[in-house]
Amino acid sequence: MLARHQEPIVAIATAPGRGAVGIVRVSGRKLSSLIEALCGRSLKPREATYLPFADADGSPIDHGLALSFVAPHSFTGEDVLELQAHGGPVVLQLLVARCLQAAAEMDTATGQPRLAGLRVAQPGEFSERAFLNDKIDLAQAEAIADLIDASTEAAARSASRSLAGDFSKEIHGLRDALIHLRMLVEATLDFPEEEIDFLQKADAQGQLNRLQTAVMTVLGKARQGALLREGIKVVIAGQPNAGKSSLLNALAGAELAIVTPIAGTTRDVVQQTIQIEGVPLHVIDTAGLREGEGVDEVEQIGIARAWGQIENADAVLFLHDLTRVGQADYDSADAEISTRLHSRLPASVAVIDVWNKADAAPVSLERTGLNLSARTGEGLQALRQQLLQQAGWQQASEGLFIARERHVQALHRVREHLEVADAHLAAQAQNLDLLAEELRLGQNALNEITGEFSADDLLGVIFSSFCIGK
Ligand SMILES: Nc1nc2c(c(=O)[nH]1)N(C=O)[C@@H](CNc1ccc(C(=O)N[C@@H](CCC(=O)O)C(=O)O)cc1)CN2
Ligand SMILES: Nc1nc2c(ncn2[C@@H]2O[C@H](COP(=O)(O)OP(=O)(O)OP(=O)(O)O)[C@@H](O)[C@H]2O)c(=O)[nH]1
Ligand SMILES: [K+]
Repeated sequence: MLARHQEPIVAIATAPGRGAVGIVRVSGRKLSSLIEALCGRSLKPREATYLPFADADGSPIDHGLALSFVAPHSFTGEDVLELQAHGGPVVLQLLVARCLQAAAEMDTATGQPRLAGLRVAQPGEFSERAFLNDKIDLAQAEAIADLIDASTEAAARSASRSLAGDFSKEIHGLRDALIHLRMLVEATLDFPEEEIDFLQKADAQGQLNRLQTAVMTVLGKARQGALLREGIKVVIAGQPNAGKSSLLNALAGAELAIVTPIAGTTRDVVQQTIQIEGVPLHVIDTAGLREGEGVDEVEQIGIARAWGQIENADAVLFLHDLTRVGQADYDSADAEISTRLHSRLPASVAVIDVWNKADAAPVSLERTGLNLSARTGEGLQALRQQLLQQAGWQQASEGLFIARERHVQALHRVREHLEVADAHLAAQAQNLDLLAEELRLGQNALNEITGEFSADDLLGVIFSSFCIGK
């Protein structure tokens, strides 16, 4: 019985649907016998060979290119066979079926199946093999998925840098400095009489502080990278008719939400992802917030949903209608919403006051803050910049790499362990064991990022979110 990670796997590697070319990929320990059956000959490694693909009885499936990689010089680190055929779903399904069938055939030379245990791969399993065979680390494997999922050019280029190992190199740099410090402390533990002298001479304090600074730098970059991947959620809120749908449409450059002069038009949540300088912003238009008579049941539900969205926002655009500002009932309703917004949101979530319909308002009415016109587009650029600032985007010019919230959290933990270590070091002599322990925990947190130290269930969560055949 083979363990799951040792079983040979097959899958369609290309996207579902039709395409000029489609690829079926097999990975396993030793594919020579399978190749013999499928291709009728052996293949020269890493050289495309044009061949007929056919069923066991000779019925044609396609003509295509066969490409073999021999372990360990392949994507997965195992033997890999690619059948590059015409990209139709039926052709590719037939090829997968043919692979499974040929694998089960007896090889007369050995009296064994050609490739015992071949099965269809689960999502992410090829990348998981590459990880398990040390071809890539966990951060690089995640970068493959992020490259495929990238929704902006900046995200794609950053994912490509992480895949190339830029992020991992930063983590390894931190790890090496941490290991050096650990060795120093652990060595000192063996010579208790001289420990303080020893640590002072080696400038342990200086080393630790430089490491802390370096961690903060990487954490800052990882935050930017995570922002590129995840984006932020921006909710547009305000009274009916303030122009929320108009603002969403203006930001998106498309007519997504229904705009009418009738108050209470938007009842359901409309969401659109836009990008500003490559940062994805998930912008959400909500039902106008109001109370009292004339609000029917549907609108009521819409308003409840609006509050639900607001409570999950990273930033709220509180939209005001400049043509109505100054009217007593309008102002009191705005004041009520404002109170409620601030009481429901944590302090970390910004509420940005935006004064809309500047084109129709008397100049004297314009407010300090963001005056804009969703109709003419005036002021939109300033709003975009404010949103980027709110997201924490620091126009990183070069060398950005993609990162995930998981990495940011791990770096936070590294920072915390180093802070405690710093306190122990300052307290000196009696706490050296505790100091050593904090450094060890800090190193574990770093290793989680690259996957050198991680729970099996974490791996399962990460790889199962990949697309099929990856
Ligand atoms: N046709 C095809 N294109 C593809 C892939 C693939 O599997 N098949 N990839 C799959 O995702 C990506 C490329 N990734 C790859 C990574 C490593 C190796 C490889 O053969 N590595 C060997 C040799 C390296 C070398 O020659 O320098 C090795 O690491 O030893 C191949 C593809 C994108 N394009
Ligand atoms: N003059 C002017 N009118 C605007 C502007 N923005 C929106 N409007 C008008 O205001 C009215 C309401 O716009 P919507 O975008 O539907 O407002 P809303 O806040 O989504 O409204 P609800 O769906 O009722 O919550 C429409 O007639 C828009 O054309 C603007 O910048 N200037
Ligand atoms: K609307």
